[in-house]
Amino acid sequence: MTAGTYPSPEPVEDPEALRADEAAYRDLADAVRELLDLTVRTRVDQPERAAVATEVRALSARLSARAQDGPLGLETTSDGRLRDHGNPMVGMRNPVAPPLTVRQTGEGEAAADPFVLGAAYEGPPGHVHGGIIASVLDQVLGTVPAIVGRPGMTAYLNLTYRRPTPLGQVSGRARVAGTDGWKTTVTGELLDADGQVTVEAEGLFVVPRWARQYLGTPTGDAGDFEAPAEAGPDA
Ligand SMILES: CCCCCCCCCCCC(=O)SCCNC(=O)CCNC(=O)[C@H](O)C(C)(C)COP(=O)(O)OP(=O)(O)OC[C@H]1O[C@@H](n2cnc3c(N)ncnc32)[C@H](O)[C@@H]1OP(=O)(O)O
Repeated sequence: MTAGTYPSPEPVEDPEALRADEAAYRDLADAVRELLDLTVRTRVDQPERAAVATEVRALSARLSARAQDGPLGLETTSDGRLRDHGNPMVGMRNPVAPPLTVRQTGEGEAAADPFVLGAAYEGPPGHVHGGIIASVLDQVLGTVPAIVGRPGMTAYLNLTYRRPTPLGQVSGRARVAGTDGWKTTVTGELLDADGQVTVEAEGLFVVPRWARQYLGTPTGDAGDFEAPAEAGPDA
């Protein structure tokens, strides 16, 4: 396993051109997401479905004219940002992503703004699939260690499904519950459209050994690091 960080194959020196380029990727993902939703819900007749399938295959052939062999990894752009555009929860280029927007809401806290989980995410009739909920909460909780400077892999994610989550608008929130060296414990919740907590989560996020040299020596206080060149005590 590597850090999975690559220079973007499409360096853009002009910030406006970069924004336009990204907007076009986002628009394509939005359009395909709409297609996904309607593929689940359509009731058009069989010949029409067959005709649409032929057209969709033709569109895929156009995109394959120039496509990356493997996944996107974590790209660094020419203006110095990190892009995780393939991420299935937040990725700008991924139509599987609802998508979530996770932002910092306070010190050691993050929240996913209200977003919609529709028919493509159904588990129990009319309700959100439990595995999708786990993915959402993994992302929301996993953002917290990153914002306190200790981005980690999920070591465990414990979920308590308190009540079924209706399809439709949901949101999430999370915060640091404890830190211990390279380990950050995070708690969080998924909320339905009425603001009721439907699922509670606790996760442990660990900075992998291979990544510790990039983060410096951890202390007991979140976000408090020595010089980044210094490797951790057991790196
Ligand atoms: C732009 C950025 C975007 C940032 C936003 C990113 C959000 C992304 C959210 C999605 C995140 C994912 O899905 S991540 C993908 C799913 N997760 C994975 O695939 C992880 C697979 N597991 C691993 O790679 C590894 O087991 C690690 C990294 C978790 C730990 O391995 P390691 O690095 O070798 O370290 P190791 O010595 O084993 O463990 C370190 C310490 O953690 C403890 N520890 C390890 N695992 C556990 C565990 N399950 N339960 C309790 N404790 C544990 C150990 O006892 C030890 O404690 P002590 O002795 O030091 O006290």
